[in-house]
Amino acid sequence: MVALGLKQVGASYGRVTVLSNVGIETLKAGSLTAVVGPNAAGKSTLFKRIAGLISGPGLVELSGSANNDRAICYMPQDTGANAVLTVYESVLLAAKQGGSWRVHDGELFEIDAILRALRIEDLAFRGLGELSGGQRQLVSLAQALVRKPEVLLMDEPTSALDLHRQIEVLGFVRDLAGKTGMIVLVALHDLNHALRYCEQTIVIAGGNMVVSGETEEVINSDMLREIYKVQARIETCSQGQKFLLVDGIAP
Ligand SMILES: Nc1ncnc2c1ncn2[C@@H]1O[C@H](COP(=O)(O)OP(=O)(O)OP(=O)(O)O)[C@@H](O)[C@H]1O
Repeated sequence: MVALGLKQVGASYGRVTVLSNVGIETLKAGSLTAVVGPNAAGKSTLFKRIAGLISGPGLVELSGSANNDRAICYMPQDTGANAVLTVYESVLLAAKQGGSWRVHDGELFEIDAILRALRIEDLAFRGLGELSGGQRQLVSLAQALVRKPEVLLMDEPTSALDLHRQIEVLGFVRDLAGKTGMIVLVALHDLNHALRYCEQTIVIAGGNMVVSGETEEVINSDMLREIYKVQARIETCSQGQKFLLVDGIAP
């Protein structure tokens, strides 16, 4: 089973350091971890650094991987639309990335299954350029999942989705991680999603890791006041689920 650890990980763009000293002991197979923090905190930069898209100090330690070259997949926040391809072609292209160009029946079945699971099979032969923002985000998720990553880095994957789709997608990814052992890190602005779906949470602010640990311990009024400058409370609803309620800007 795969495990991921980070040791004093940092990153710079040119001469400007935007991330330093992020350390996580071990993220276990099948786990979902939220990465939260204010705008420009360094969440996307951390994902790009883990995915090897940018370099920097520290160590990203991946152990137990069956396929190191394709183990980590980064699903970016901006899903730029390549108008030339259809949805199906773009997902097939993602599946073949870094591998042989020969297409097997099994791969086509898998693509069909992913499009069905995300309820976008009707879009298969539409051009990417004709899709809505939410539809593009779902296609981007299909492109990531079809690669069967062992570590999936999802950068605000529900920012363009309606309420129903948000719950559906995060529930689907959580179940998939449980079944396959995939490690998922998900950058989120909606902290209620972190409370509902993620066992662990990492808080980043100003390019530094502020705290990490069990989500219900990490997301609390003090952290929200200090990091987000809001007055907020965590309440337990009648069904036992914790919810974050924001009262306003912190005085
Ligand atoms: N390609 C780049 N070149 C230079 N600076 C960059 C680049 N990408 C990001 N930055 C800077 O790095 C810092 C961290 O950005 P990053 O995108 O990682 O933040 P984030 O936490 O994902 O923010 P958000 O919640 O707004 O998406 C910001 O100050 C940003 O301006």
